[in-house]
Amino acid sequence: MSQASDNTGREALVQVRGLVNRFGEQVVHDGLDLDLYRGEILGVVGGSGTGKSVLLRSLVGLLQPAAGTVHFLGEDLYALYEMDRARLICRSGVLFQKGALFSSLTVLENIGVPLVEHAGLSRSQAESLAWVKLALVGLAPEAGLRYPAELSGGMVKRAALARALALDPPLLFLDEPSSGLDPIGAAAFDRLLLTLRDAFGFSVFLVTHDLDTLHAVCDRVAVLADKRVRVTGTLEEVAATPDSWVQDYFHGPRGRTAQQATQTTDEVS
Ligand SMILES: Nc1ncnc2c1ncn2[C@@H]1O[C@H](COP(=O)(O)OP(=O)(O)OP(=O)(O)O)[C@@H](O)[C@H]1O
Repeated sequence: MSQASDNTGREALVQVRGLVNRFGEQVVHDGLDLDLYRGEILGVVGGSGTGKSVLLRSLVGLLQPAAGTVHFLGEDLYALYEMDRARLICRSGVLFQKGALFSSLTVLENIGVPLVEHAGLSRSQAESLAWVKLALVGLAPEAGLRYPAELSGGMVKRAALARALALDPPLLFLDEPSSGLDPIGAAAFDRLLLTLRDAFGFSVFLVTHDLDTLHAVCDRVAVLADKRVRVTGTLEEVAATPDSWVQDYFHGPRGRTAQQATQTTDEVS
């Protein structure tokens, strides 16, 4: 099935309509609409508890919504049989907040898991390919032989990114990839993400609190509030929205610092 296009001709690889998510009495999303277009990096922001991670879980088949639809690469995700859904989701890579690497496996073995389980490669084929992915995310060969507990926070994120990219997915879902990293490590991760997106052209759904990341890598921003996506657009369009949360977020002291940092980088480059 083909993907949906909007009236500007952009192709939505993920299209969410009327999404409702609830836990018992608590309604987290109520009629949420969102598109993720081919090749873009979409930054998803919102106050704590507005449902950014829950949304990500709904998009990658881990949380069946109470109502609404998620079209994923042209397929109605939750109308599929579980096995077909799992097969479709394999065409995306997910990086969870803490990396979610298997602690008993080395980095190389971790990267090889999707290659063995979903692409049917032998262990030695998976290992050969895992070396390539390791280099792609800027990790030294010796890091491949280490266990997750022996890595720094930045290395864990890179290893998890390598695993998420193992099957060359057209879609990548990242939940706060720079959380827990120092500003230099976070900026390096941002640059890596941008370089890889430019090289491979995948689309990214990026949950973040990090204003520097928004300025550095995102083509569009979606703001979650009141159980929906309240506003989407380029950073400039969203920042100009006369909404009190948006104004505080983008034009408060941290927002101004991030903006100045981007302007300085642009002037230098
Ligand atoms: N499995 C669950 N069971 C019950 N409630 C849940 C579950 N998962 C999430 N929630 C609730 O859903 C709401 C949204 O959570 P979510 O983690 O998506 O927020 P968030 O926007 O990602 O927050 P933060 O920015 O702090 O990470 C919260 O109130 C949370 O307690």
